[in-house]
Amino acid sequence: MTAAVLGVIGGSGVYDLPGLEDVREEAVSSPWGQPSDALRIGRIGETRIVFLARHGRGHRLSPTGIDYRANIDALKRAGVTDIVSLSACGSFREELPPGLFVLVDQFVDRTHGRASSFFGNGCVAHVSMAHPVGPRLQDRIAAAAKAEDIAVVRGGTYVCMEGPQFSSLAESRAYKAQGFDVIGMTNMPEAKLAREAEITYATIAMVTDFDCWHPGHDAVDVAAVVAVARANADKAARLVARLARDFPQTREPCPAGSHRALDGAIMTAPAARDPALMAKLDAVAGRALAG
Ligand SMILES: CSC[C@H]1O[C@H](OP(=O)(O)O)[C@H](O)[C@@H]1O
Ligand SMILES: Nc1ncnc2[nH]cnc12
Repeated sequence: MTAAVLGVIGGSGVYDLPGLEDVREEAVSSPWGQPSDALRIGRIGETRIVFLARHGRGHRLSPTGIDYRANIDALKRAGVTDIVSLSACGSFREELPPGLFVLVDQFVDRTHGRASSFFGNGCVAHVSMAHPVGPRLQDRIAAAAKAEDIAVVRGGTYVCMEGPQFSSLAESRAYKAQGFDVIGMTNMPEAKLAREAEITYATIAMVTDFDCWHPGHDAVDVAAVVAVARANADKAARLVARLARDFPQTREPCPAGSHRALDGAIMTAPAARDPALMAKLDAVAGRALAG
């Protein structure tokens, strides 16, 4: 049985996790690069928590400049089994106004040029991304929200744009017409890499704005995002604290298969594998490669 460790990735406006106890900081080094910040390792109740500020403290890193592979690898090395991503986002729906939390279950990747896989020449793998969010983890987040009387909407599609500029009006209208629900700049390739690392992933998409499509609202700007993110911070911390207090001590199997995502996914024959890449995969693919 694997001990459950809850990872929390804090996005814009979330650079710390109030309520985290017995905290120690660890600057985990990764063969993939530089994680966004030192990990803050502690507990809430009996649950072990590892917090990482996605953009680093002081918001040093742009969505493009974040080393997502280093972040996921560092969390894996710290024993994280489940990740909750706290992410600011714009909304394409009237009924998803600023202040609301959306538990998205799908992602569309419109990023380009970001390193989006741990695998490649020398060790090829294809994991399923059909269901990128762990349904049981999402159930637990929804239950925690209910217990804390925090309104959430379950289900939705998060389109991840490259940024850092916000969308043009034409882009915003096109995303809305395509049926996407919310937009951000960070959850891809983060969710893909979590899946490759066999970490269960779920996002709490915190709506901060109506992007720029809404005739009754100003186009999004940083001041608007920060104001709503600040107002949301306490709610987000309460939600995570409740989730943590009610979290199981051992890892639950994920109905989407994230706990064994690499089973059958690695194509490259053992004799054809690149030893240098295999060494870098020691943490994220350790279970599958040992088996
Ligand atoms: C500050 S507005 C744009 C910025 O906010 C979101 O960040 P995160 O997902 O880390 O909360 C969005 O994706 C952009 O990176
Ligand atoms: N409208 C928006 N577009 C992209 N990323 C965002 N993060 C918060 N609001 C956003």
